[in-house]
Amino acid sequence: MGGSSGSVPTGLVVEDEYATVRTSVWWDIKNCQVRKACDLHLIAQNISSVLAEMGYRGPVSISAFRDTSKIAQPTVQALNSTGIALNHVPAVKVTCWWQMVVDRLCCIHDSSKRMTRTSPQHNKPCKDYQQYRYGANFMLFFVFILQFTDVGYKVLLKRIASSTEKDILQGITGSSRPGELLAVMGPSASGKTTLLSLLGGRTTANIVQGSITYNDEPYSKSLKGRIGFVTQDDVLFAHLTVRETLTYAALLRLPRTMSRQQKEERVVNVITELGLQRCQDTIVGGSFIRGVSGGERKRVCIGNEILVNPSLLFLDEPTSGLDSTTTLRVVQVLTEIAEPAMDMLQSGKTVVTTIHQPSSRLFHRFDKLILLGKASLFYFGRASKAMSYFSSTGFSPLIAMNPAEFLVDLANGNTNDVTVPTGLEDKLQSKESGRHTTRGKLSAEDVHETPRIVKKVEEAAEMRQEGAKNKIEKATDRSKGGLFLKTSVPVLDGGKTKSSRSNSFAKVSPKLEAEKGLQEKMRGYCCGFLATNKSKSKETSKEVD
Ligand SMILES: Nc1ncnc2c1ncn2[C@@H]1O[C@H](COP(=O)(O)OP(=O)(O)OP(=O)(O)O)[C@@H](O)[C@H]1O
Repeated sequence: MGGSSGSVPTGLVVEDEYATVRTSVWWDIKNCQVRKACDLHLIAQNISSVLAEMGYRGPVSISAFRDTSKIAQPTVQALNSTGIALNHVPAVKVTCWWQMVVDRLCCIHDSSKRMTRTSPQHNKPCKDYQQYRYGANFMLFFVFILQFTDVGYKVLLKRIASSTEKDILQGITGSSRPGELLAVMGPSASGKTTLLSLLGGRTTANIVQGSITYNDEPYSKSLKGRIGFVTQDDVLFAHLTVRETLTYAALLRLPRTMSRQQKEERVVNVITELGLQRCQDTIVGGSFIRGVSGGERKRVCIGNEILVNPSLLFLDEPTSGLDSTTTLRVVQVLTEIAEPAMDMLQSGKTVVTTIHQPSSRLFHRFDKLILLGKASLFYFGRASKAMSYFSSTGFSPLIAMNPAEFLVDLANGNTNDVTVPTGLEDKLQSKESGRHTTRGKLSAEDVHETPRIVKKVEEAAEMRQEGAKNKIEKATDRSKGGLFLKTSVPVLDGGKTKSSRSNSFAKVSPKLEAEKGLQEKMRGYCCGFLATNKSKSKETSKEVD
C-alpha cells in the first residue's frame, strides 16, 4: 500500500470515520482474488463464523479496495446472502485508512495470519488449512473497543449487628481502543484494582449503575479468551525455568487446533517479544529459591497472558517494587504490545494498566489516563492533556514537578506547592484556620468540585460584565431622557454581584438625602477651616514682614 496523497483527510476526522466501521473485512481486489475453485458462499459463511468465534456480533462490512465493479456478481450475491455489506472505498481514503489501520487502530485476528497475506502464491495449491478454509485472501481486522459509562460499584459490609453499604466506585466513564495504553492512576485505596477487575470481567456482581461494553456488547463468557489479566500478586512455579513456564501455559491455553510445534514457536516469539532470551533457562524462583530478577518475573507474568494473543490486556501494578529503569523497560514492553506491527502481522491490543506513581519519563508514554480520587473520577482523557486541563481549572504546580506526582497529590487533596483556584482559596483558608486540618490540604471532594466552582466563578464574572454593559447602555439611554445622573458600578463580593448605588438616581432616598446634607456640612466645615487658616496665615506673614 502506498503513502498518503495530498487530499487525504487526516487526524481525528479519519479516526472518527474509521471508528464507525469497527470490525471489517478489508479486501484488496487487485492483489487478492477469489480463486476459481472456491465456494463463495463458504467464504462468506466462514467470515461470519470466524467473527462469531471471536465473540463479535456487530455489523460487518467488506471494504473493497479499488474498483468494486470488478468484483464478480456471484461473489457480491454470495456475500449479500450472509448479510455482509460490500462497500466500495475510494482508493485515496483506503490509502489513508490503511495507514491509520497500520498505525493505530486495528489488530488482525491470529487465525487471519494464514488467510490474509496478499498472497503471490494464490495460484498454487493451498496447503495451509486456514487459507483453504477461507479460500481467499482477505484482511480481517478486529477492532476491539472498550467503553465504560458512569460505572458505580458498592460492597455490603456485614457486621454482627448490622450491615452497611460502601461505595467503592462512582460515575467512572472512559474508553480505550487497540493501539492505546491506558493508565489508571490514583492514591492508595482509590479503587484502581476494583476498576480493573470490573473492566476485565472478573467482578460482575454489585455493579450498581452504568455499563461496560466490548464492541458495544456486554461481557459474556465468549470474551474470556480475548481478555488477559496480570494480577498484582504473581503466582508462578518457582522450580520451572522461564521457557518451561511459558511452554506449560501455551500447552494449556492455546487452542487444540494448533500443533505442539506451533505452540512452541509461539513461546519463542513471546520470549523474543519480551526480551527474555538471556534468562529463558533460569528458574523463576520465589521467596526461598533465588531465580530471575523482579523485572524479568513481571515480564514472565505478562508473557503468560500475551501467549494467547488477547485483544484486551489488563495489568494490576506491573511495575510495583521495580527500579525506574526496569519499570521503564516493562512499560516499553506494554507499549510494544499495544502497537500493531503490520509487517509481522502482529495484533494491536488495548492495554489497561494501574500504576502507582510513575516517573515523568514514564508518564509521557501513556496514551490515555484515568485519574481516580476516593472512589470517583478526577480525569479521563489524553495523558498529555491532563496538566493543561488542571491548569485551566486553576491548579498548577508552583515548582517543577513530575506530572504524575502532581496529579496524585491533587487526587489526594494535597495542594502544597500548588496554585489553588479562586473559588477554593476561601475554603483552604477557612480550613487552615481550623484546628484539625493540615496546612495546604483540601478534601478530595473540593478538588473534584473545582471545575464546577471555577465555572461558577467564570459565569458570575461574565454575568457581572454583561450586567455592567447593560446598565451602562440603559443609563446612557435614560440619561438622554434625564432620569439618571450617574451609572452604577458592579462590586465583587464573595462571588455575588452587588451594585454600589451611591449617586445613582435623580430621585434620592431620605438616607441619601441625609448623607448629602452631611457631606455639604463637611464641605462647609472644611471650607471654613481653610478660610480661617488662610486668614491666619496672612496674619502670620504680615507679622514676619
Ligand atoms: N470486597 C470488598 N469489601 C470491602 N471493601 C472493599 C472490597 N473491595 C474493595 N474494597 C475497598 O475499596 C477500596 C479500594 O480498593 P482497591 O484495592 O481497588 O484500591 P487500590 O486503588 O487498588 O489500592 P492500592 O493502590 O493500595 O492497591 C479500599 O478501601 C478497599 O478496602
